[in-house]
Amino acid sequence: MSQPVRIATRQSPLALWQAEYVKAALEAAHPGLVVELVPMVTKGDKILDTPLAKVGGKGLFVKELEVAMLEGRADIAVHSMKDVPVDFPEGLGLVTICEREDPLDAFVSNHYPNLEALPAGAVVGTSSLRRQCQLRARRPDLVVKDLRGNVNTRLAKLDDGQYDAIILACAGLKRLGMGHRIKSALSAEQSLPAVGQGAVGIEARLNDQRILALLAPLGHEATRIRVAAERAMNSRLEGGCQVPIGSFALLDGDQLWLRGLVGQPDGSAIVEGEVRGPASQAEQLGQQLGQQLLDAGAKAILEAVYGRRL
Ligand SMILES: NCc1[nH]cc(CCC(=O)O)c1CC(=O)O
Repeated sequence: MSQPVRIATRQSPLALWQAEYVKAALEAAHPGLVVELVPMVTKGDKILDTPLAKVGGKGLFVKELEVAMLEGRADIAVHSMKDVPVDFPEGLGLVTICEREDPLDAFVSNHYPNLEALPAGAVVGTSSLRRQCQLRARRPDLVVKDLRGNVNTRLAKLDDGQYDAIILACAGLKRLGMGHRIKSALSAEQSLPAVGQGAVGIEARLNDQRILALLAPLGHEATRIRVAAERAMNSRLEGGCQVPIGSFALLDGDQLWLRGLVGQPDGSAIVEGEVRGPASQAEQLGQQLGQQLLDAGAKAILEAVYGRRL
């Protein structure tokens, strides 16, 4: 009997869905393999009422999972690629990227069909600086209000009447069986998605040959390339979650089209750019777009937020 594969996972409905998805894919690829979930609570799960940008960012949701892998209490962790920090602890890395779900943002409302239909003064909920920035820039007449919690909590706050509409990721809603709540998808022009949005990635110990071999069939090459370009752009910008950053790659055959955006949280400035080139150069294209954005004004925005020179 081979040893079970243990998946460290947070316990939010979305995290559990993703862990179950990887469990099912592993079991389908390797009949007879036993896969177990190891549910955990992270610091990020305990701090629910403060905007993430203020409490130290996305790393709060992964640290405990990584410690479990390093200590051998778990073998892999499954992440939403948009929540995965750029750097990994020594010995761990992102080894598999699964096929991307819908990468766009979703307009969710009980009264309005789309963003255009919202009247002046309508209250829109989102805590993502990226979504806030683009909303404020394109619709300065709207009132943007913070909205945190897991997907179900956010929907409940909308249903309570606290907001006229909220913005969520299409992917999360579809995965949780709530695709019917999406009134319309925001186009990439309206709301450029976050780096890696809609993609699930698997982190593992880099020297664990057995696990790497088991994971290999779960990888999706086109998604890997797109996310590599988006993450390279982000890494050139030293992007964290205190700055509105969007990055979205599309593949047309072997041609990659990467769009990027950096803005002021209040939407008072947005720097946008794009590059095209061969998919085999995904990371160079991402770095190139990052540099292009820096030169076009992102540098000043980022330096002001980070409080240091880039
Ligand atoms: N930041 C929270 C988060 N992380 C991943 C998703 C789901 C979409 C995805 O997998 O990219 C969501 C919810 C949301 O943004 O609405």
